[in-house]
Amino acid sequence: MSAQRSDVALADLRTWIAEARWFGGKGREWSLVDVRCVGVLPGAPDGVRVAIELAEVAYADGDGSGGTELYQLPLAYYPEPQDRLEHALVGEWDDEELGHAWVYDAVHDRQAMALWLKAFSAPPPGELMFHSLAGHDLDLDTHSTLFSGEQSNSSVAFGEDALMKVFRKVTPGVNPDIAIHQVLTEAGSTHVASLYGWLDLVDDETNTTIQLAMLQQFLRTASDGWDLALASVRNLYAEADLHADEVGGDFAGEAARLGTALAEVHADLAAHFPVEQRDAATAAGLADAMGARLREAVAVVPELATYEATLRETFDRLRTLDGVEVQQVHGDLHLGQTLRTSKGWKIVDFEGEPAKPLAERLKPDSVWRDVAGMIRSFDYAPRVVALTGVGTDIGAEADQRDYRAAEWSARNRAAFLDAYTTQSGVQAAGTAEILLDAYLADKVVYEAVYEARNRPGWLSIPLAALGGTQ
Ligand SMILES: Nc1ncnc2c1ncn2[C@@H]1O[C@H](COP(=O)(O)OP(=O)(O)O)[C@@H](O)[C@H]1O
Ligand SMILES: O=P(O)(O)O[C@H]1O[C@H](CO)[C@@H](O[C@H]2O[C@H](CO)[C@@H](O)[C@H](O)[C@H]2O)[C@H](O)[C@H]1O
Repeated sequence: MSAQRSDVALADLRTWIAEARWFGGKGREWSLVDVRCVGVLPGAPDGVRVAIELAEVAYADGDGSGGTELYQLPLAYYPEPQDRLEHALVGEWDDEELGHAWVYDAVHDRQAMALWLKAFSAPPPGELMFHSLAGHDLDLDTHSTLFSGEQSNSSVAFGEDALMKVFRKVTPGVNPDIAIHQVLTEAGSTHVASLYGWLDLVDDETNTTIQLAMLQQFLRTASDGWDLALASVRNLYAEADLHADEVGGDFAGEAARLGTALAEVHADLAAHFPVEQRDAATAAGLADAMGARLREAVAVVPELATYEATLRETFDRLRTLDGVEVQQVHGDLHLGQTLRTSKGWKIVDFEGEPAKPLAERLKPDSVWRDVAGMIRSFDYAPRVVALTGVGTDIGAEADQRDYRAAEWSARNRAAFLDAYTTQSGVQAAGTAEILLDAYLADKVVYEAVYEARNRPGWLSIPLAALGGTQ
């Protein structure tokens, strides 16, 4: 289903992709090699096309994925401009089939999203394969709303019934978010939103399956863990002559419940995906991989060079281990991936780090990667409040505030770690300490690159953690 694109269409699509939050190629030199339509949703009015297209992006600097990436573009083509969608206009160009068309990002378009939802409840024939799990009747009368905020993908809520995540960077093969949600849903885990369905594309061009979207339970009573943590920090700053355990918004109880929830999720994952005890060579391989990631990171963030020797020492301590136990983990856990609901903590987004190739994200890993990810978030929260200034002008002097910020991080880290180790039965000493230190260091290195590329104003956060300053 490939059509020749005009230069106008390609230029508009390139501009739009470059500015999208979900585009992972920011800061790199890239070109738009191809955009092809891979499926059309049935049921659109005459003259309108609701399509799914794949954009192939090639990087000048290459990388582990062979230098190209595929991005999913759900598009809605209309014969007239749509005032209601002005903010989501991708461009206007001549289309072979429709003539002159106004083209919009379909995730903003309620009419287009209604066709997607309908396809989950009555899967149409064709290359787009909509799957549903038994046990939930979708509410087809709901309106769609695109979630705003910073995201690697696009999430669309259908009333308070379902949430659809449209994956933006897609790769042939199994998407861990779908696979893990399916396993945890079928295992009856209380710490994830139930999986309702998913969308596969059987791609003729590559003769592979690409997983394009996931439909899951909408968590109605959810509060974002990151927002709750920031509120707690602000509360502390407002009362900076009090300790973290004395202010109303103390987070330690929640941090502990998060530790317990993570241990329970790890136990469910271990029961349903094989757990492997890897030998010393794997521990050395881990040190090599973290070292290689550091080398690449220094090229992107030269400020990391100051800390390179210390970071290498931390990674090299992995070489003293007899082995590493690995299993399926979350892979990119932070407070923004947690939701506090009236029924306890839920963990979302099991896709792993968006920057990693899919094959790597599916590999089993140590549970300490997830523990480290969450601990880094406890370090981020007070630094973000201090950096963005909101709530810092009340009460506290700067040095008092910094002291309290360090106290907030340490208190919540301890509560989280204590609950995690109690629930899982592992000791946070010896081998575990070496692993945790290495994963913490590796995460900081990852964050430095992530911030340099996406939020340069926040690069000081991982760098301050390396420098040991608040
Ligand atoms: N099942 C759900 N119900 C309600 N909100 C959710 C649900 N899953 C995720 N969210 C919200 O959507 C946001 C984006 O989800 P996430 O899976 O992290 O997407 P991304 O892959 O784009 O980072 C989360 O921060 C959370 O606030
Ligand atoms: O949620 P994503 O899968 O898109 O994860 C990416 O973005 C995160 C930021 O949104 C980033 O997390 C970093 O910033 C958080 C605060 O915004 C902080 O809580 C995390 O500890 C920190 O790592 C994540 O690393 C990145 O993969």
